[in-house]
Amino acid sequence: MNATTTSPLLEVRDLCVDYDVGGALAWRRRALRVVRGISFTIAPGETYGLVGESGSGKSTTGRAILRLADVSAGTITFAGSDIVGLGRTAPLSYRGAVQAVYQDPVGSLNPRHRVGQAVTDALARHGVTDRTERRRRAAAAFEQVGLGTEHLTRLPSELSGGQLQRVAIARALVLSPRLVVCDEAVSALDLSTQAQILDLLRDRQAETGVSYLFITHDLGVVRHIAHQVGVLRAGELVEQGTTSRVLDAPSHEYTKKLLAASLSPHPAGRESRRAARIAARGGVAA
Ligand SMILES: Nc1ncnc2c1ncn2[C@@H]1O[C@H](COP(=O)(O)OP(=O)(O)OP(=O)(O)O)[C@@H](O)[C@H]1O
Repeated sequence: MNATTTSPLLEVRDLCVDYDVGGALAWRRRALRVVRGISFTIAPGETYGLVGESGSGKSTTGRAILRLADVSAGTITFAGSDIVGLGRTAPLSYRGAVQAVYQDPVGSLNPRHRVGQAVTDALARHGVTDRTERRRRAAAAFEQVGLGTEHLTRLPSELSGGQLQRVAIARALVLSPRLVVCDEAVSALDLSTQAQILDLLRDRQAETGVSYLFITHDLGVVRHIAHQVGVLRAGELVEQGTTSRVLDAPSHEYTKKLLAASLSPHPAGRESRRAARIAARGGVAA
């Protein structure tokens, strides 16, 4: 995918987002700028990975694009149209075209509703009035994310974390979005389930041309899925470019630091090596 030859689907220019902090007392309140003039584009069918450590402003950027956070300065253009001027009451067409998948699918599912209803409700909200049609499209969406239709009538508590994330993806994709903001969408999953979900997202992209803004702190995930990567530090994009360029030949010190941290032994890795040492000693912890 060559972003230079295609008009961008999403164009973010000099975006700034402030939060009001300081509580209820007027004299304590002030604006805290957490996104500081960032610019990037996402082409149709492309995945842009937004990485950075905790608190760097990744989710806030996603929320601004989803029109869930107010934009303090800068522009966001989607398919050639300004969306900042829409305020937080973006029209239904925009809310259908730009979907989100979050880290915790359980939080967005009603524990008392069958999971298929999450998908049929999304279709109903977006104007699909015919019940049979909603059911047909929900079943097709489940199949597209690798869930048999028997799962439609399950409760959230009857599904695994990976299956629940597939439901969340089905709910997002059933509306045929042009962009999906995936905010730490695989972070809560074990490694093999992560790989399956990433493959699923890539397959759906190859088939439909959907774009992803993939927000993650995990550089391994970004390498697997993103065409372009932007590195956020304290609300500023310090480096961006193709995934191979940024990850294999980083130019900014902060990117090098992130890469070094991602290569250092993971605490879980240290734990499993410790368990192996204990097992080798006959199962007695030192
Ligand atoms: N509603 C809010 N009000 C005030 N400050 C906020 C609000 N939401 C986030 N922040 C602050 O904005 C900064 C950026 O937060 P954000 O969640 O965008 O970062 P992030 O990079 O996504 O972090 P993480 O990876 O931990 O989710 C942080 O300092 C955070 O404390």
